Amino acid sequence: TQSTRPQRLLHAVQKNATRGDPRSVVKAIDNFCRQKEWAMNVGDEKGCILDSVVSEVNPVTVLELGTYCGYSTVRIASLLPPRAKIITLEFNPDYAKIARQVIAWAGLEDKIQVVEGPSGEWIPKMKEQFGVKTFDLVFLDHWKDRYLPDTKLLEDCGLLRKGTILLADNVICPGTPDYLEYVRNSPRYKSQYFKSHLEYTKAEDGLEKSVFLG
Ligand SMILES: COCc1ccccc1-c1cc(O)c2[nH]cnc(=O)c2c1
Ligand SMILES: [Mg+2]
Repeated sequence: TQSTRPQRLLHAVQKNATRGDPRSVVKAIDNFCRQKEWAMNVGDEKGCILDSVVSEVNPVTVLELGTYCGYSTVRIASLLPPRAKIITLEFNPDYAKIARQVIAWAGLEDKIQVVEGPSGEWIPKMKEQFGVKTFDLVFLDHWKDRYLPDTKLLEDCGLLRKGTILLADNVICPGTPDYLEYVRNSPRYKSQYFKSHLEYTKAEDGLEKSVFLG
């Protein structure tokens, strides 16, 4: 039976990356996507912007919306202090299965909790299920039509605090116009655009960094 792209990406990690070395996992995925098959990881160019935001925020509790194969999950977790944790939500069970194996190869299972299911259903359960008070950093990288409703849900569930950073991928390509309009015009956010390129291509894309003002 034919393998899937996420399965081929996982095999590239297991072949080319060193167990327990997160940066070698990130490099192996980027090489696979540049040399073999494009895949929708945040990639190295936007990934460096992600790294700088993570290092600046030094978050203890991170929420990632959209795990895919775990590339950005591993990238973020490799920069976190010892007790810090990431909860990453993935709707697609096949993606979640691959992501768990990529995360295990990187040796980061203790920092990362992969949760399967719709973000709209899981966000209201964060406090009771995972003992989360508020998130220090939210990385939005799931589905463009869910960025705005999930952001409003995070607000309504009291999961954002004064200073929480929202970092959103793909605000240009595929594009999240309603989300951009909201965070750029709402008095409750201070927003900043980081121009970059769609992973592994020359097309424009970028990350939007928004601080929740409370
Ligand atoms: C399935 O579309 C793939 C694609 C095709 C063309 C342009 C962009 C994208 C793209 C790029 C990304 O970084 C993405 N990140 C998260 N969820 C996405 O759906 C997503 C889509
Ligand atoms: Mg993306």
